Amino acid sequence: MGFAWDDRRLRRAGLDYHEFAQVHRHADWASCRAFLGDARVFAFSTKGTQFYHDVAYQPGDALLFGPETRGLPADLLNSLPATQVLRLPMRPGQRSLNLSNACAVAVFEAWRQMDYCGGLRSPRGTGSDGILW
Ligand SMILES: C[S@@+](CC[C@H](N)C(=O)[O-])C[C@H]1O[C@@H](n2cnc3c(N)ncnc32)[C@H](O)[C@@H]1O
Repeated sequence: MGFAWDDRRLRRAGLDYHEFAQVHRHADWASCRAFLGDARVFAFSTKGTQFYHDVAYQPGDALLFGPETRGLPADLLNSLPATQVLRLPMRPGQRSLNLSNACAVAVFEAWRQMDYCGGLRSPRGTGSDGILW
């Protein structure tokens, strides 16, 4: 994960949102990949050659991010098709976003493409339950 995995720190990072997340911890990438089954894996890396917003995301896709200090290892990146190693645009001279910002940008793009499935409708929405499906 790239950060300390103890109850106190995990609780603080999740604040009031723990009940909405399912967290699975794997011993290594191989066991995580096996757990994901047939899911397409998109790795986010400054070394990616494809922009993240040019991908058509599908339900079940997995988005993979590297640790704050060193990013994802080269052997893992090389094991994926180049079309599944994605880059977020950066301004000239700036290396990378921090991990939480990179995750937020990527997840919101995938969610946007799914019409914010499961999210609240806009204030102009007319749904009776206020939920998009
Ligand atoms: C602080 S960055 C790691 C920086 C590391 N020195 C590198 O070059 O990959 C933490 C993680 O956020 C994601 N990330 C940050 N900026 C990114 C970008 N411009 N394109 C793709 N992924 C990015 C990647 O998953 C990265 O491993």
